[in-house]
Order: sequence, then structure tokens, then C-alpha cells
Amino acid sequence: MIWTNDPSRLMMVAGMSVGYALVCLAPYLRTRRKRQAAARAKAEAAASPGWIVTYASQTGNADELAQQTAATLKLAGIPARLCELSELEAQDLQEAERILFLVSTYGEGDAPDAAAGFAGRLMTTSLPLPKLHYAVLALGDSAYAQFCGFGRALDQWLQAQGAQSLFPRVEVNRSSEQAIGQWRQQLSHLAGTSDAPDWSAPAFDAWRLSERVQLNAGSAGAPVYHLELEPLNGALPAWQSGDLVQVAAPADPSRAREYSIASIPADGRVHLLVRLHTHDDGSHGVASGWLTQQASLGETVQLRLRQHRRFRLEGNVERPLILIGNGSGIAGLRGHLKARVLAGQGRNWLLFGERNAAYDYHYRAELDGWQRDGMLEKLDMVFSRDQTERRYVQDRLAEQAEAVREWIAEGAAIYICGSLEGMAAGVDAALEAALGRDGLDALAVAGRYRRDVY
Ligand SMILES: Cc1cc2nc3c(=O)[nH]c(=O)nc-3n(C[C@H](O)[C@H](O)[C@H](O)COP(=O)(O)O)c2cc1C
Repeated sequence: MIWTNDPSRLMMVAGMSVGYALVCLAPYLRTRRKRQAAARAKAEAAASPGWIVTYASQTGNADELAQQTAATLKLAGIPARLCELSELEAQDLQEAERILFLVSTYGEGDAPDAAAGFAGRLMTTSLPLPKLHYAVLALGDSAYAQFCGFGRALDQWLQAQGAQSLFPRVEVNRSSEQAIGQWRQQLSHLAGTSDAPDWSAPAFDAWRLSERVQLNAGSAGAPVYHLELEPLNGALPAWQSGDLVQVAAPADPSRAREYSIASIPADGRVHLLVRLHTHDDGSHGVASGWLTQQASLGETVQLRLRQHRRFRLEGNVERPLILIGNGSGIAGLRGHLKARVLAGQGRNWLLFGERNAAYDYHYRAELDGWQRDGMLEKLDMVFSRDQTERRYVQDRLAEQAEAVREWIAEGAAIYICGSLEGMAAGVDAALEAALGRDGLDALAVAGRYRRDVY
């Protein structure tokens, strides 16, 4: 302790003490201010649960637009929760003030697979939503009888619950740029911003058609071709098994056609399986005719890759896989099998249907090889016309209900690729018989029942 009577020294000591106290106090005050600000923000968030951007998507269009919608809001300083429709509970709908729904339609006017649970669980009930303001972007294709069926049903249900629409439902026919522009404009208006980011789709790139082989000469079905393509300039872009390509045919560049990719980047090329489509009047499909008949080897193809998140392996990479399909659906399943072989995972079961083993056993040598090497644990090929009565992949699946239950109990995921008519509904019914509707819906919600059917 220092004793002094000198007033100037006393002043100095007092000054130093106050300074020291301030130095000690500053971090405390800073922390307290931060804590108070955080508590205020939390209270504000609780008082105003804000905006939700939610999507139901099968092949990724609605998903992509939902991400762009959320990004536009963020740019305008509006934080929004972005989630799949299946993640929303009754309470979310009741508490949120604004929800933007971006939903596609699948099957015959149905919800996309992952949203089937939401439709069954909530849209069949009565749920007062007087606080909710919402908007719907409905994606669809007017070639289907139930155009935007799910988006319309969702909109009607929300209205019936007393929710108020922010602006009339926007319907997008075949990814129409004009309708998407309309949604973007409404959104900018709502968010009070004029500098919404550019939403235009990525440009097509020039690829070379390097290989084309018919796989099913002599078949009772339409010709099927295996195609291989390489980028004309630059490196091979990245993609994952399950992804798609869009091809712009010279005769109709405004309407790109989608094909599942049948290879993985390790193959060094994009492989496609294209079935030649012939109309009743004998003319060929615009894209399939051009790719398989008119374009010569070496010709340039305008192509772009498209992520197909709902059909990727994603969280299922470690699980056993049940792969089911028919016809050109082998393309998407082959991509997955190739990815599994590369990863050294052999717990794969392929159930596949075609017409005749003699002509339509696509990629037989490859499948045989994988089976020999322990990469394909179980293989069920079903040829509908190789016996007197017609037999399909769903019939084989129904006989294998016990094995399906075992694989699912072991954590398996199911991937379906092929035709909507005939196959998808039959397979869905066989799976329902084996696992129950609730069981199948739960798998869909968990991302363990994924379909790419067309
Ligand atoms: C197998 C299949 C069935 C479809 N069924 C319908 C339908 O019934 N009504 C409709 O408007 N659109 C239908 N569509 C079109 C999709 O809704 C449209 O392609 C949409 O852009 C897909 O968006 P998504 O990628 O977010 O799932 C169907 C598409 C496919 C492939």
C-alpha cells in the first residue's frame, strides 16, 4: 500500500483506479450488450417466425427454384427457412406468417413422392390457418390431364383453412421462363427489392457424339441405342450417379429432352440409353430420332448436365440397395451400380424387366461380371415374353416380399427407374403389399424410396 498526502499524486492514483475499473468493465459490458442483442433477436424471431420457403420436388426443378427464391429473399435482408414440404408440421403452418410453396406434380396429378406424407397427413385434415399468408408456385406439364394437380390441390386446401394468398398461384408449364419470371417479379415486389439475382438456366455446351450402338437388334420392342458423349472443349464436368442430361435437338432447341446418365465420371464419358420413339404417323421423336438416326458419329450435340438430387445416392451410399426398373430405366440404375462398384459396395439387388432375354438383356456381360465379382448380390431378370403367360418385374417383386422385408430391415434403400405406365404403379403396389403403405411412405420421407419414372 502507498501512503501519500501529495494531492497531484492522489489525483493520479484515483485516475489510474478509474481507468483500471473501466478496462475491467469494458469486456463485461460488451458481453452483456451481445447477450442482450441475441436475446432480443431470439424474442423477435419467436414473435415473428418469419418466412418459410418450402418445396416438393421429384426431379429437382422445384427444389432449384426454392433455393433461388430463398436466395432472393436473403439478398433483400429477409431470412427464410428453406425446407422440404415433408418437414413441415401443423404447428409450422399455424405459426408462420408467410410461406412460399414451390411444388411440382407427379404421377397422375399426385404429389412428388417425398411429399406424399404431407398430403396424406395434413391435407386430409382441417387445420385453421387464419394467420398464414402464402403463395404457390405450381410446376407441371400441360401434356398431363391433371395439369399442376398437386399445386392446385394444395392451394385449394390452404384457402379452405382460411389462409390468405399473397398473389394468385403461378403455374409453370414445362419450366416456362415466362411463368418463372412472373414468380420472380412477384417475389421482388413482396421482398421490396429490384435487384433479384439472375435465375436463367445454365447454357448448353457442345459435346461430341463419340459412340452409338444399337443394343437390341431383332427385338420386338422399339430400337434402343447406347450413346457415348464427350465435351468438345474443356474438361469433363462433375456429376453423380442418378443425374440427368438435357439435350437440345436442332429441330426444337426450345424444348430440351431429358435422359438419365448411365455412366459415372470415372468412365470419362456421358453414356445415355435412348429408345427411338415413333409416332402413330410413322415420324420419329424429335430428340430420339435425331440422336439415334440423323446425327452422325462425331457430330456436335448441345447438352447440359442437370443435378437430380432426389435420385442420387446421397445419404444411401452406405446402405444396401434394391434397384428396380424396366426398359431404358436400366440407364439410371447402371449409373448407380457403377458408383457402387467403384466404392467396392456389393450389397446390391437388381430386379429388372424387359421383353425377351435373347434381344433385350441390355448390358448382360457387365451384369454377369459384377455378379461374378460379388458386386451384385442378387439379380432378378424378368422377361415378359419368354413364357406363355406375361410376367413383369412387379410379379417377381411380389414373390420376393419376404426378401424385400429382410433387406429393408437391414437398412436398404429402394430406387425405381423406368416407365410410369405399367411398371411404377405395379411396383409401388407390390412394395405396399410387402411393407405397408405407412412403411413405404416413411421410406419415401426418409429418402429411402426414390423414383425416376417417366
Ligand atoms: C412421370 C411424370 C408424371 C408427371 N405427371 C404430371 C401431372 O400429372 N401433371 C402435371 O402438371 N405435370 C406432371 N409432370 C410434369 C412435372 O410436374 C414437371 O416436369 C415439373 O417441372 C417437375 O418438377 P420437379 O423437378 O420439381 O419434380 C409429370 C412428370 C413426370 C416425369
